[in-house]
Amino acid sequence: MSDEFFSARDIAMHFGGIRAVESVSFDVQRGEVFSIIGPNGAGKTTIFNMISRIYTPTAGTLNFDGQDITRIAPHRIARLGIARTFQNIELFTNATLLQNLLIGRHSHSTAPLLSQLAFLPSVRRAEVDHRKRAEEVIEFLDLQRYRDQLIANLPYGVRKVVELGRALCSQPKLLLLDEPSSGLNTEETEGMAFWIEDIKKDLSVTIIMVEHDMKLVAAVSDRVMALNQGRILAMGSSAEVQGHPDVVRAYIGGEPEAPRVESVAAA
Ligand SMILES: Nc1ncnc2c1ncn2[C@@H]1O[C@H](COP(=O)(O)OP(=O)(O)OP(=O)(O)O)[C@@H](O)[C@H]1O
Repeated sequence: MSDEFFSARDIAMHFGGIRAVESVSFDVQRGEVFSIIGPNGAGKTTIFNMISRIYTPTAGTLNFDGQDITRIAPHRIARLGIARTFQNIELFTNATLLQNLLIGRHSHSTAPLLSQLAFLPSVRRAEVDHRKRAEEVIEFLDLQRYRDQLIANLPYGVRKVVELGRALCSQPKLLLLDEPSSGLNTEETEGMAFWIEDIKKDLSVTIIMVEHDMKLVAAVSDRVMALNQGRILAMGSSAEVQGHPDVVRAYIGGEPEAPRVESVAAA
């Protein structure tokens, strides 16, 4: 079986005259962490929005796990095994952590509405499975002590981990992480690096990450793609990409050494 798990071929996204993404192609192998970096407005979020089918590409194709997903209905994305976190946390603040995970898990439910209403045995079984999965995720992410607390009462750093948990409850094969470090301090960002490593290694989930924090990118990424103005500037290891002259120029509009990274151990 080919290890080409996800591929984007010549994808483009135009909004009127704005060419947000133009002729971008990349492959993601099963089990890797693939990061997308670039200055503001580079087209990173637009690529995520195409993969999660919020946008339909103006041109090009997207393939996932042997299937063309370029034009499939957005609600089928979760069932195919793609989950996403958002830059600005999207949790129900007046519900508990557990309730948020159970809601997240429902995107996976395939039972027709009528049988859900009738609460048939098959649906009951699915409910039991949902709850079991949510409890496993809570344990995996070490969130037990917050299980029954309202999201509104949790620190921001914990909410970011819950957002990760909400995505994991749908048992994704591919996880899209949109700026997992945004709003986190240095220590919390290091914690996030460990969770990403654990998700990759222990759950065998493939990850595509959009991230500005180059320390986090360097710590967890197998490969990195740098974009600017909707086009690919460089692709390779984190060190190769951050040292690429075009990437340096795009970040600081001139010479030496941006984006700078100190090495962070995350394993
Ligand atoms: N729905 C839209 N309508 C019009 N223009 C858009 C739309 N979405 C994105 N754009 C434009 O596309 C370009 C790329 O935006 P995008 O949000 O993908 O960049 P980004 O790399 O994610 O930036 P940031 O790091 O600031 O989040 C920008 O010029 C943006 O203004």
